[in-house]
Amino acid sequence: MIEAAFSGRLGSFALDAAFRVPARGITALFGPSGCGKTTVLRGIAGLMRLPGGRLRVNEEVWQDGRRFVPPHRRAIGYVFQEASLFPHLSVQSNLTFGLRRHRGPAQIGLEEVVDLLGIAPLFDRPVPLLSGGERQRVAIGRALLSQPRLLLMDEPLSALDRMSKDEILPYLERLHASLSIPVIYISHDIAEVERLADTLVLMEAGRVRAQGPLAELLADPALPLIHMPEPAAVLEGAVIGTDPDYGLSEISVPGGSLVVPGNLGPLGMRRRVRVPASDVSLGRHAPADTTILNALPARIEGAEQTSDHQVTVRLRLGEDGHGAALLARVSRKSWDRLALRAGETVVARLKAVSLADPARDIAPSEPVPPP
Ligand SMILES: Nc1ncnc2c1ncn2[C@@H]1O[C@H](COP(=O)(O)OP(=O)(O)OP(=O)(O)O)[C@@H](O)[C@H]1O
Repeated sequence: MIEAAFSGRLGSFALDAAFRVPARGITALFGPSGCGKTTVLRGIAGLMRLPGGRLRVNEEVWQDGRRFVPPHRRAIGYVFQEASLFPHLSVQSNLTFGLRRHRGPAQIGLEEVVDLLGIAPLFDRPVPLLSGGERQRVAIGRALLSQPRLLLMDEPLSALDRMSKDEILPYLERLHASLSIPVIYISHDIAEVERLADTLVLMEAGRVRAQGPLAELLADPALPLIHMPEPAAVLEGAVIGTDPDYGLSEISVPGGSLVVPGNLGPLGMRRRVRVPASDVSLGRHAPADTTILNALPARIEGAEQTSDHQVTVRLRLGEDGHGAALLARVSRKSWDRLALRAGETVVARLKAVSLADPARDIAPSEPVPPP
């Protein structure tokens, strides 16, 4: 577990933020500009000593009423918005700089980092000639090679243009899938959070408004996420079948299974899919004749009117309504016409289901196990 609590004043800004998250996977600190995300991260790194601070990472107490472990004694890797590489050193020396500072057995080696982040082609490139995305990959590699027990990333993609972001996101997804180092990741881009995060800490004006599994918070009617212009549900499950003929795979998620484009094997592999609320329509019965591949029974949990003419319906997959959370954004007119109510079972028709983790796609040349 990572348990953090920081409170104090910075000029006119009052911080009083506490959260407890699993020490595995990616935890996103998400919230509007100025809500205190970077301040919390600096507190975790020990770069800022807030008097009322407490921090425990697994069994290690890094700060409490009596103790304050200085930043250089905390096994933390820090990746900033702009990669601060040494311009006079080669890419390789920048990478091994992290490794040299570590004493004791290494849990991750140069070869693995280079492989995970696709850095080999950059080895001989002078640092000033690297693109923004390439620099950031090297900076992440350097942070990993310092053998951190916790990786802190402060909007690592925000200084990059759309194309560089799209180039680097798959590498982050690979790290997520392959490494066991917990990551605390600041972002105010919900699309990034939906792709990467397992746990969400939602901040607002110096406080933690909510914390918990990403999929649950995305569909929580008390939180602002459901009212965003394009809300979506994120569902996770294991591949249970592939159909190479049609180029489809089946993923078992809590309360049902989804047919998703692509050969996503091997069987048992965990995958994440994103279902935008606007791509889900509702009916009382399963459609007889349709091109839609996914029509799943789901129980209505509730509905919020999100604009004059639109309703966002919260659903749980499965006849018993105990499955994964799903959102449907429907017109108020069709909502009224069907006269649906909370507690009723409907058929949710999913027009689009896309992988939220395309980086883990299996290359076409790899054998796909039989369905
Ligand atoms: N050392 C400081 N002295 C005074 N005020 C500070 C100090 N550091 C941060 N602040 C203020 O604290 C508030 C939170 O800043 P912080 O950088 O943590 O927000 P953030 O959520 O990371 O914002 P952004 O998403 O824009 O990076 C801001 O109002 C900022 O001006």
